[in-house]
Amino acid sequence: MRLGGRLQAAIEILTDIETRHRPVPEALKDWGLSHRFAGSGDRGAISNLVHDALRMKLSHAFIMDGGTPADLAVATLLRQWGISPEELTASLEGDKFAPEIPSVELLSACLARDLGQAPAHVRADIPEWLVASFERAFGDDWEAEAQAMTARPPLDLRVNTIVTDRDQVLAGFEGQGASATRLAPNGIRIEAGEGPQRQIAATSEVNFAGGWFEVQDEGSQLAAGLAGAEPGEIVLDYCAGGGGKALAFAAMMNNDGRINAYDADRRRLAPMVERIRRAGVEIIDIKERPFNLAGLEQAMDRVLVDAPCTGTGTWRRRPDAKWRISEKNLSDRTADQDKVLDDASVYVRPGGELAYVTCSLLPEENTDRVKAFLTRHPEFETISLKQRWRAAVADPDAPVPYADQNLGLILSPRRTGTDGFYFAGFRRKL
Ligand SMILES: C[S@@+](CC[C@H](N)C(=O)[O-])C[C@H]1O[C@@H](n2cnc3c(N)ncnc32)[C@H](O)[C@@H]1O
Repeated sequence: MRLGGRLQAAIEILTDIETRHRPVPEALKDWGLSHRFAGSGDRGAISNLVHDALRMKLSHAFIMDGGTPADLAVATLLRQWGISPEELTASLEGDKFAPEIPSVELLSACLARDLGQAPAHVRADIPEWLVASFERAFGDDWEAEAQAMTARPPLDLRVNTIVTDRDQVLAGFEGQGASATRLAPNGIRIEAGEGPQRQIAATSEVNFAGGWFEVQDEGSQLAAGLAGAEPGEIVLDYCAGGGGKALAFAAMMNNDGRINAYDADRRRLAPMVERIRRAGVEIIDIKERPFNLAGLEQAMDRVLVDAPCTGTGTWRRRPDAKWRISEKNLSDRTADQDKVLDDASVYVRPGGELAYVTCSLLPEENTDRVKAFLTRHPEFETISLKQRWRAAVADPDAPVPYADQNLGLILSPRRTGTDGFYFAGFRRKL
């Protein structure tokens, strides 16, 4: 396919997403099924166009003076892919699959529009009602933090130190732009490509099948590292889902100790069975039902609450979620977070630790929840984060990314080059 056909496809998919409120992966998959002639390069380029357009939806609409799918897709090529109005017009000329686009003069006038005149939330490309939360989280830096969420994310891998080491995994990716992560001690990063370039399919590698690595954002790796599981401990991962952090714990514990992996939605636990096998992990015990946790009360050295949240920290990967989040959604999640913290805290032994993690940047889900928990549970106190940060990161000079009021830590694309994550740690008083 030429650029015109790809542009037209992106417009159709963006229309589908907008009019039928479809999740992006489903809309892309449906388009692929009904256009089987499109090769993998075309699909990758179209997917990039759709995701990029959604990442900067508000500022594109301002620049184009209109927010139709066609406006967004054209603005993406001009503003994110670096194609000039002249180049775009020339490359669509004579292409019968290309959509009609505005004239070079009109497109140039759009590009000349001053984004500085736009409202702050438009410049930042976030929903207006979330500006106050971002300001609370990041003070004067809030706009730059929000803008950093509009970039393409890298592909991060966590090396499974149970079976190999980082140098060996890096050698397997030679010539593919892989490098060691700056902060996570066992991470590998492959930067996102530009324009139509596709991200490599790391999970198709033989070394993936051999359990050498997992796909896991560096922020998620750091969150597991901050929780600080050690060999020989007895641990509970109370919101284990597919097991990303439980598997990271198993490697940190060097396959020594016990990890109880529970999730209120037992179907989410299923993928962990294959992941455990592949990684050579022997210490994860999947707990499918609440009654499987009976007898573990006040017996855990460490409990992890990787809480259900709005996922605002992952907007780079799921940009449509940015435009779907609602106030009701946020208040539902904060209620879930209080409940899950209360329920999970029961399992922490005296002197043991409770780690609270979200992939959200909103103080409502982070520092507010920590304060509320400490009020409800005077038997817990917060842990010192400076030492924990130093122990968890590979770079000794990395500044400690304190959250607002110094309650917990906030990782973000701008601060740490990772997805957005929040971490707080508590200890049950003796
Ligand atoms: C952020 S995800 C966990 C991701 C997982 N830890 C990982 O690293 O791959 C949050 C999980 O919390 C679970 N959850 C939601 N409410 C819960 C509750 N009340 N008790 C336990 N788990 C809950 C959800 O089913 C979901 O799988």
